[in-house]
Amino acid sequence: MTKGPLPADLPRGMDLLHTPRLNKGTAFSEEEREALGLVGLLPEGVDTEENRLRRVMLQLDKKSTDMGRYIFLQSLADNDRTLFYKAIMSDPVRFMPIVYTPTVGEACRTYGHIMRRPKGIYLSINRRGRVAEILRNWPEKDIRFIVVTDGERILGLGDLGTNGMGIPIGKLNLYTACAGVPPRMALPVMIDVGTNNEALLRDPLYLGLRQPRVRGPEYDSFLDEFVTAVQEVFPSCCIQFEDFANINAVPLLQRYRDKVCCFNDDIQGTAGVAVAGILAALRMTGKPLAEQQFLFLGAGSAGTGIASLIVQVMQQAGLSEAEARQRCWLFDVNGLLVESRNDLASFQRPFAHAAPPANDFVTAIESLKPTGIIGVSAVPRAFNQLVIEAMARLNERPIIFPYSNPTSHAECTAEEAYRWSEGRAIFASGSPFPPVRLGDRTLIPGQGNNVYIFPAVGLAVFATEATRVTDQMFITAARAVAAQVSEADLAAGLIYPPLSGILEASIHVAVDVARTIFAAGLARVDEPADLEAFIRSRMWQAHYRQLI
Ligand SMILES: O=C([O-])CC(=O)C(=O)O
Ligand SMILES: [Mg+2]
Repeated sequence: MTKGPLPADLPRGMDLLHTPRLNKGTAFSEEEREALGLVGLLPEGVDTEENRLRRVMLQLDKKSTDMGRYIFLQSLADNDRTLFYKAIMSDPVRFMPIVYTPTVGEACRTYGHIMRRPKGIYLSINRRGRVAEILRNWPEKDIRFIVVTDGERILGLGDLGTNGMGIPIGKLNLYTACAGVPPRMALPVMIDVGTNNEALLRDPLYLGLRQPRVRGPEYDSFLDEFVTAVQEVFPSCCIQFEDFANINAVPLLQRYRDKVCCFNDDIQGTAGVAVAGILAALRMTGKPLAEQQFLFLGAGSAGTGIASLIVQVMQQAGLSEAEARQRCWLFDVNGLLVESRNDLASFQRPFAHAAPPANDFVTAIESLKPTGIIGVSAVPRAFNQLVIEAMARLNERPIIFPYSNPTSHAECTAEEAYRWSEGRAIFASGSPFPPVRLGDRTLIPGQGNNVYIFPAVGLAVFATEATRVTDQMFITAARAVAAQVSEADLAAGLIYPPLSGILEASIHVAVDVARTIFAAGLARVDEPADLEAFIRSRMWQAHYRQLI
């Protein structure tokens, strides 16, 4: 137990048992029970934190599906937040796929069916003009992180309307579980402008606005109102834009990135994790970055975000911008991004090359000879046998990154990538795959998930009270993640640090990112002599506090 000052607003009795941030249930001590009006509201037995964790694990073992475990864990968070975090932090490898992708995707599909208690703020466009007032309804006043979505592109699942609220909740769970960001300072936000998902509009249990999505100037001015209201109500808050459709994600980031503390995780976080994977893969092959050639399947905000970060990292490796761009090629539903195409959005234009059109992915591979292919298309199984075999013909160690989420939308499975490349692929996917047996070898697929990047960047932003989030912070984070991969991991084919040690890995990444923040003059606190000790001192821990 840790001691701290008694909160002035400490509730008593049943109210205390119903306050998840303070509730310890059967772990309240005899003294606390007497002082706080809890006698008789609990059985006589006084539990330890460990005993309560053991009870959680026993109950989880009785659930037969990951959805059942997801619902159980979210209810636990509604009841005893400390125990929820203690549980998921006790075994990130086991619990990450439940509180986050892939299970969170399934949860979002049916969120209106499984919802118990609301968590976070719902901002309906029908309440325009009142956003600041609504944000003030949130009970916490020192909010440092908002993850906000409008539900239009939830993972690779598309428009899930307000059911997408599972994503901001899940991402913020990871900020705390994987980087110790205090949960009290995190706020999930759902912007409800309607949905174009017909099935949801017909579902009697759907909880969002029953109208088609509002677009255009009305949408833009509502988002403006939101960003402005956050500055007013929570002045130290960083806004993470998440799972917006491309048509909004790119302009939103462009509009606000230099004005307020914000970033887009699907653009910048995904880019950071991809660059980390590439840098680690090159440690494995010993080849220079400047000689790599990447072909993307998918040219949305994730694809262009990754490509743009790769271009910046290649420039830091000595290439000119034009040379670096020549090493990043994008391919979407209408084929290769080439200058003659007239269907490209302005954010895609910089990645269109002076080259003949091509609308067959394998042909594009054969002519461009990429060293790596990166899947951000949400098209399941698009990296088929012909694709993987073509990559394996061209490269001793082909880089194959099917990044689309959840697992059902990955461009290929780990098993397929390994089998069709005779075990030579350097593989990482966005959602996890189990180990693969190939002959007498067991290959362990890497998970190139944003969880390696955004919680650590978040911890650094939180500790330094950074005023802006820059691309350089994601490059620093990517380098730091790649540096955490041990020689033994590389020898085993792993290009990301083991998820089991995510908390310590995040701290190391956060220290480097914090250094970048201080160097750029973006911190609002004085630079401490011992940066790591300072970062650690700012972290929240999943332990019960002694309340009296
Ligand atoms: O959540 C993840 O794992 C990656 C991500 O942001 C997405 O796919 O939208
Ligand atoms: Mg996302």
